[in-house]
Amino acid sequence: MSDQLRHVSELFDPAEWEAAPGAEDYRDLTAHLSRDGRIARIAFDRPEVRNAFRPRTVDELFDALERVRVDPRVGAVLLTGNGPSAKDGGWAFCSGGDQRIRGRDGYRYSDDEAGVRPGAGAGRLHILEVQRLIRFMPKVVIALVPGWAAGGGHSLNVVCDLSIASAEHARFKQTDADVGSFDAGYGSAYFARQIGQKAAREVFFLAREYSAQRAYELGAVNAVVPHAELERTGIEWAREILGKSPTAIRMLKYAFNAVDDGIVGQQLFAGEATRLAYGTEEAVEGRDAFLEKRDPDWSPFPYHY
Ligand SMILES: CC(C)(COP(=O)(O)OP(=O)(O)OC[C@H]1O[C@@H](n2cnc3c(N)ncnc32)[C@H](O)[C@@H]1OP(=O)(O)O)[C@@H](O)C(=O)NCCC(=O)NCCSC(=O)c1cc(O)c2ccccc2c1O
Repeated sequence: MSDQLRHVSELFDPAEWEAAPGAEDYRDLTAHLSRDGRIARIAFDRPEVRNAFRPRTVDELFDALERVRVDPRVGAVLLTGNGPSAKDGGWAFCSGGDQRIRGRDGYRYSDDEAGVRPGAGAGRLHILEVQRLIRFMPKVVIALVPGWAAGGGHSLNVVCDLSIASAEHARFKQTDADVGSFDAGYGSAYFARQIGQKAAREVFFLAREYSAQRAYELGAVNAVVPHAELERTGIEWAREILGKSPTAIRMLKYAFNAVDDGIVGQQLFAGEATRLAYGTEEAVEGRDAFLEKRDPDWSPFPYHY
């Protein structure tokens, strides 16, 4: 049995998964594909620090998500946290940036890494790049929250398309203002779009802990399920989504995004509209006329209304 299958998480079912390509190089994550290659499971794997991320974690997460983004077989992604912590039995989705390595210019690579990775001498805030990757990926990303979602981990839950929380262990807390940080993009402004201005301001300004049930009532998660059923439920939801038209899902995700994402949102939606247009006889006529050095004949194509 490979390292990626031996011990992953108490909730992980090895019968469902095989190691994803590239996963053997990850230290801070595990990454798997379902045996039919249609679902990805990507999990933070630093349970002893409540799955806090350091720059290396973020690099690995970006790599794992990018591989999934360009894999035409994958239609749904489960993002979760492995656990529990061997230290104290605590569960976490993700507790945000690792505060031990936060510098004055962002989160710092270790000295060893800084010596060998290009550009790694500077502090990083590139979890924001991961947020955009999740947001712009033409596939559904489901957060499975088995424990704490705090700080930047809270924001990752916000940016995922759907969220399912463990009834027993999921806890939410937006600690940014406690530690002198602020995710002023999706983590807060989009969160307010999700759950409403008053509630979002309360979550940030008071930074109180709230339960899975309260998250459900606020609209910050879609479902609360028994802890033992969290991953099973995530797989069921993913399978249901895989039963839908990939084009419809992609267009819907970009339609939901567009209203909050400005011209980038419009660009993504419009790019997919262009792809659909390329499939028409009308667009084929435009291309062929150019290649054949003649005027296009648009006469067969009506002005639809
Ligand atoms: C998450 C908690 C509420 C859990 O509390 P609990 O009591 O269950 O557990 P402990 O506190 O005892 O934690 C166990 C163990 O883990 C260590 N740990 C937990 N979280 C972190 C962390 N984020 N960094 C480092 N270490 C962590 C903890 O020290 C314990 O270790 P021991 O050695 O003592 O056993 C609670 O842990 C908690 O509040 N954690 C901190 C949450 C937090 O403030 N996160 C950072 C927010 S800022 C952020 O994430 C962020 C990152 C970015 O990259 C950004 C980029 C751009 C804009 C904004 C960004 C941003 O806001």
